[in-house]
Amino acid sequence: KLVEDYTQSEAASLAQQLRDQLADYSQAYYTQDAPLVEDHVYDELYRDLEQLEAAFPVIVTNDSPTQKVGGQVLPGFTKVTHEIPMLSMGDVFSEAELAAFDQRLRKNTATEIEYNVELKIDGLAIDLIYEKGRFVRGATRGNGTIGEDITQNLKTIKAIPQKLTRPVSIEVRGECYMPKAAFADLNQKREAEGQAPFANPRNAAAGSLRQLDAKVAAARQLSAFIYTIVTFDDVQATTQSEALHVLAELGFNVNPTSVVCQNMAEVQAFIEQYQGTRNDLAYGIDGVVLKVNDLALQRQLGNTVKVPRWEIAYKFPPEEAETVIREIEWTV
Ligand SMILES: CC(C)(C)c1nc(N2CCN(c3ncccn3)CC2)c2cc(C(N)=O)c(N)nc2n1
Repeated sequence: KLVEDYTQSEAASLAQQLRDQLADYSQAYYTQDAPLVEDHVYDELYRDLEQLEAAFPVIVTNDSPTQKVGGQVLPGFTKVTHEIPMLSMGDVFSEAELAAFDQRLRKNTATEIEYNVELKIDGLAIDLIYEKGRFVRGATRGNGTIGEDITQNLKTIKAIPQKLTRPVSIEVRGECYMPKAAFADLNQKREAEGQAPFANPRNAAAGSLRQLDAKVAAARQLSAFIYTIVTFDDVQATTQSEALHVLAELGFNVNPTSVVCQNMAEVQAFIEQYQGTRNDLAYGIDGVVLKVNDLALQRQLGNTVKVPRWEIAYKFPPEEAETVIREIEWTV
């Protein structure tokens, strides 16, 4: 049938069917790493939806995938206040300091502490608010209390769901990053256009999220991993590792590499394993993050003014060796 042959109500219900199907397909593509359909199938359905919405503008919904790329260029970003501050993170640079961190915590509790250990994604922190399962506001960390509303730019990131698998109201936080391949593409284009290349993927991601024109941000192939639930209005979790499973079930993109370690010996093993393989990852990491896995114990240990007592980042030595090699390649 041609688009013109539909009544408005037929068009509206067909459009919603298409939106649900496209949401399932993109969710599978971005979270389970297992595409359900070929890209061209997704593209054809997307074009059908665009044609229906163009013929019947009244049927467009704000969570339609066609609305992901922002309309007007913003004059600036409005400020937002993080009701629950986005804390920063203590960091250590040696195993000895890491052992001291564990000892300090265990001073308060005799038993060994179970940690959830995660890769430390080298991007920038973002805060996402969902109401009844729909993405309503996204913001930068800013100074931890005041950030910038970058909802329009975050809507263009395919890995950030517009709609969750359950209609829950929840605030989550994660890391927005630019995959290494996207970073290389972008810098090649910038060199070709005589523009200065970005120094590293983190700067490129930050620069992309600061774009007032969402169409520019949309072209930057950004992604994101979500790593924490801030408010648990409608969801339950007693450990950090459980919280990550809940986030994945809700449709968030969660980094697949995190491990529950029963003690520091297991933490060391994880560090050794990932310190060496970071070059193989599709995204930049600058260390690992240890979090006391039990959320009640986290609350008991509390936070200092700026950092949680129950979490530490172990930073890897910078990769300048690789950069030097790249420069040599470059001159050759
Ligand atoms: C929610 C908590 C506080 C436990 C937390 N905070 C994080 N960060 C805080 C400091 N941040 C920050 N950023 C700029 C300036 C100061 N601090 C940047 C994010 C985390 C960052 C990563 C990551 N990068 O992969 C991660 N897997 N888990 C995190 N967890």
